[in-house]
Amino acid sequence: MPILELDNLSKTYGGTTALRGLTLQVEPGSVYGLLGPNGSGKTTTLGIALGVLRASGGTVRWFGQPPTAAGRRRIGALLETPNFFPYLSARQNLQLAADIKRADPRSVDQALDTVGLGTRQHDAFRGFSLGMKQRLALASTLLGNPEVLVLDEPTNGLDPQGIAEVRGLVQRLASEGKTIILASHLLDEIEKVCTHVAVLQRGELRAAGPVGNILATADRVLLRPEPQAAAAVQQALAALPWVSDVRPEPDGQLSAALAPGHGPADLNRALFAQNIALAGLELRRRSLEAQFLELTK
Ligand SMILES: Nc1ncnc2c1ncn2[C@@H]1O[C@H](COP(=O)(O)OP(=O)(O)OP(=O)(O)O)[C@@H](O)[C@H]1O
Repeated sequence: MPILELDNLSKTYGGTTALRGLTLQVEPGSVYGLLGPNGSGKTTTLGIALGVLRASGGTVRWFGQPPTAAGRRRIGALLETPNFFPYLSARQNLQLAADIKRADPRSVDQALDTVGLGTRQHDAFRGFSLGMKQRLALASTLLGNPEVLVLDEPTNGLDPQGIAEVRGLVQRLASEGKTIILASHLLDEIEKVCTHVAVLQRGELRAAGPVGNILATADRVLLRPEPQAAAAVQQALAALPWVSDVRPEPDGQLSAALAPGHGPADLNRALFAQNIALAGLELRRRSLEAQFLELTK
């Protein structure tokens, strides 16, 4: 049974149509990404799913039935940054949040441990880095040990270190069996943490399915042949069935597409087997970005 089913959801705000007939299902254990540029309707979708916004049409089902208060307690959500008290400690802030949610107070310890703030639990919130603040926000979604997490742009505004922390945490929670629904405008983020993706554009679903099916395109590699070997390299590439679309690049370099399942190491080996040593070989994933742009054009 799907965790979440959205059927033909629509939403208009006055004259603005934010969602048009959105249908999707989230299966248990998946990390489901809603991917789309700003304004594509991701926050609206999550808001309707969580019952904080009213749909103009369509239905929401959680755990196989229309939304109920009991079902809602099985979901932890982070739609906007919670207001933590700056002078209270991480632990005190979570205890307050647990009180408000009527979550089991024992889940505070577990949440602190899970997000890696156990050793900093008595420090005041105001001294925390942005990454730690966001991890505390994630901890608050874990109160009551929900089986589903709904996160809107969980890495927004973080520095690279904070982004890595939060992504690592999402992956760990998923590996522990939680179903995670996550909105992001970052292709790279969806690719790194999600198993499934729905691509939204101007409130419409453009594509949905396993990340590998939707976003996987041939990787491109950039090769630098030694000048005297340029022709031999071209010839060798032409003979490899899993190499296509060979193009000249500046400075005597070449780029080529590799079929799925083949990487730069395979290419290196294949050329070396023909006595060709490259002066340079680099993976380029521009094609993925291009595919996303194509989907949302
Ligand atoms: N309260 C509102 N009143 C009027 N229009 C709104 C409101 N909330 C959202 N919209 C409009 O609905 C559309 C979808 O917005 P939404 O916030 O769901 O997109 P999003 O993909 O989450 O983008 P972002 O990442 O920028 O929040 C946009 O055109 C937005 O301007």
